[in-house]
Amino acid sequence: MSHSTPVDRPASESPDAAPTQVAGQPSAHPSRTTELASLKIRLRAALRQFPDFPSPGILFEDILPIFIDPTLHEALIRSLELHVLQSGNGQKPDVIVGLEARGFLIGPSLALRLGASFVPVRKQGKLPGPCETQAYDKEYGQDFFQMQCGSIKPGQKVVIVDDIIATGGSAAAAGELVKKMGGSLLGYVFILELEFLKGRDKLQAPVFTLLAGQEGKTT
Ligand SMILES: O=P(O)(O)OC[C@H]1O[C@H](OP(=O)(O)OP(=O)(O)O)[C@H](O)[C@@H]1O
Ligand SMILES: Nc1ncnc2[nH]cnc12
Ligand SMILES: [Mg+2]
Repeated sequence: MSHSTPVDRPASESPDAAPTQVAGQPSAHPSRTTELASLKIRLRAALRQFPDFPSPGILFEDILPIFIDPTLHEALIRSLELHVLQSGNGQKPDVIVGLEARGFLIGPSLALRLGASFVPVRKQGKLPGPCETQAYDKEYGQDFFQMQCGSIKPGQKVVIVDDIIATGGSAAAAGELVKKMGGSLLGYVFILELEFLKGRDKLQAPVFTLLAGQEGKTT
């Protein structure tokens, strides 16, 4: 099949009726849990999959249709906001860190909702001034991430957001940069987790994902 043709997700890959509970976190407020569960069903239905993009063997998960529909876009940001509000033992983040590029689609809106700063992690060579740099591997390649020195103050509480966690390489590198800045990492938030790649095992802070996918895949 051409990589320009999206495929339907089988019903067996729709395990999202209940929120993913992170061990050690308090249980959710019941009405928020119900709201989150119904939002997740709508978000799941919007995702599209493209086989062999950007390279053979990769089943690409396209999150962009969410942003075409303003009601879904709103539902996404509300879902992430609800999660952050009901987790972290009552600690609200001072800073939301978003990863270039798709993390920029959600990070600033979430930061505004939470009354937090937004700070970008960018790919090497895009940020002016002194930067910290971290190399990383991802599902389909290698890259370098950077943050501007001083963009997080020592001790500030940070949540890292991105669209997808695959191998966890990108998120782990962002976590290293936050650590180099002296930030205190409360956790990670993703729309979708490719569980078969076990990316969360690379991360040193609690991980929340709205949706899980590609459970049957092994390579
Ligand atoms: O868990 P990993 O294996 O590190 O992969 C996940 C990352 O890969 C994609 O980013 P990518 O840099 O490919 O594209 P983007 O610039 O469109 O965000 C995705 O948006 C995540 O950031
Ligand atoms: N399978 C995938 N689909 C979309 N983005 C990704 N980033 C890493 N792996 C991905
Ligand atoms: Mg990305």
